[in-house]
This record gives sequence, structure tokens and C-alpha cells, in this order.
Amino acid sequence: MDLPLTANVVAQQAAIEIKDLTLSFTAGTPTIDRVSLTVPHGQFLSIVGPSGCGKTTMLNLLAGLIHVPHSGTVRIQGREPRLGDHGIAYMLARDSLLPWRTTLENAAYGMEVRGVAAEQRRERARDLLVRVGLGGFEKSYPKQLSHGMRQRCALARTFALDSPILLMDEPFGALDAQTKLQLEELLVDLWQEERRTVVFITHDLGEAIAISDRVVVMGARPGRIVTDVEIPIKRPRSVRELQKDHVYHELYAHIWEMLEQGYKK
Ligand SMILES: Nc1ncnc2c1ncn2[C@@H]1O[C@H](COP(=O)(O)OP(=O)(O)OP(=O)(O)O)[C@@H](O)[C@H]1O
Repeated sequence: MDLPLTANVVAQQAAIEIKDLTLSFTAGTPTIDRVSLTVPHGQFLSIVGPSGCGKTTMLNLLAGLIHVPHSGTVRIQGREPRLGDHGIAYMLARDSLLPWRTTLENAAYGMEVRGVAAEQRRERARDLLVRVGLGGFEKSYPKQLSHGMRQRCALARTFALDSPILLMDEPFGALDAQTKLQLEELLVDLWQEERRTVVFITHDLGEAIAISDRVVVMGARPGRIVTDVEIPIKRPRSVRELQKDHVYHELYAHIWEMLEQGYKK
């Protein structure tokens, strides 16, 4: 069936399109140097790279959180980034729950900001809390939860929004290895149900390969893309099972080598 012209245009448009982005905070070496990146709808993309290569800056730019003079173009679903774009949900590394709100109220917070009706947001938040394993903790406050539980709540809050694009800045960076594995598994399960577009930042190459369709490796000073690799591991995936998978380990060794070569350039 032929789609109407406008539907075709929307279908062909990338979720995120960065072209030739160069950005500097100070005079001298640019923070980000000629980065181009097209993320199709529904792709789970991870960006790995050393501290200071500009990962968070790129995410902040996409979310419209910062306005830094730059050359090149950045488009989200064909539009210029702008703060408050409902097309985007942003999950941070640091604990971003509001301490005076219960788990349920925290999970519903993003929807509340966006004006979702009270009953609807409570229902959706409850459902998501059960899915992230926090059923029964709806009335607890953040200080009564472990760090892993708080990040589960933040995950519920992010997925409760109907944004087609999720930006995630090292959401599991500060967790212990076992909790991290549990949350990666949870994220993959949630994502596999809906296949939204995800840009996920991490320092952990193993995590990036396990959860993503594609891994982009950046180098620092200036921040640039050194390699961009499709991950040919079939879905649905189990992050835990992958730890024993030889393809996963081969990919790790391969990307690691390219990462080191990129650093030498
Ligand atoms: N608002 C700002 N003003 C000046 N310099 C900034 C600002 N934000 C970031 N920078 C600089 O830009 C560079 C990239 O920072 P950014 O936080 O994007 O890196 P990153 O790759 O996310 O690092 P990390 O992995 O440590 O979080 C760093 O050198 C940082 O000091």
C-alpha cells in the first residue's frame, strides 16, 4: 500500500540527525569535532567514550538543555531541539527522585509535569512500578529505598512517559555489578516491548554491547566518533545469558581494539 506523501516523509525521517556538529566551550581544541550521527526510529544506540569526550554535552544539546554556539545541525524528529519537547524523556545518572514524594508520586512525576490526568497517571505509574519490581513500595520514600530501587523507580518514571525518544545518561553507572545486570535486563525487557528510540551513554563497553543495536565509540580531545558498530546479536536478548555468549565476547574484543586504535590517532 502506498503511504500518503506526508506519512512517507515522517517514516523516512530519522529520530535523531546530527550533521557535522562542532562545538567549543572555550577557545582552542573543540569539545566536539565534526560529529555526524543518524539514529533511525526504534534503534537502541549506545555511546561509549572517555571522560570529557562530550557525551553528556551531546545529550544535553539534543534535549535542548544547553545552548552553546555550534556549527552543523542537530534535529530531533526533524525539529530543532527545544526544552520541554514531549518527544523526549531524559534519565540521568544521579539520583533524581524527589525526596518528599513517595515512590508512586515520583514515578508519576514526569506525567504530572506534562499534564496527564491524575487517575491515568496513577494507573500507569502503578503498572510500571510492578513491572520494574517495586510493587508494594508505592508508599515508600526514596530514603527508604536502596540505590538500585531508586534507579528502578527512575526507570519507571522514564518509561511512563509516552515520548518516542529516550535519552539516558549513565543511568546504571553507580550501581554494583549484580544490580546493574538486573537493571540492564529490565531496561532491555521494557524496551523490547515498545522499541522506542534510545540513546544510552555509558563508560562500560560490555553494557553497551549487551543492550544495544549499535555502539558508537567516541575519542576525546577533540570529542569525535572513532568507530560506529552494528551489534548483530538477535533479539529478544537476555543480558545475563549474553555474559556466557562467545559472539558477545568476540564483539567486545573487536570494538575494544578499534577503540584503542582510535585513541592512538
Ligand atoms: N557548561 C560548560 N562550560 C564549560 N565547559 C563545559 C561545560 N559542560 C561541559 N564542559 C566541558 O566539555 C567537555 C565535555 O564534557 P561532557 O560532560 O560532555 O563529557 P562526557 O563525555 O559526558 O564526560 P563524563 O563521561 O565524565 O561524564 C569537558 O571538558 C567539560 O569540562
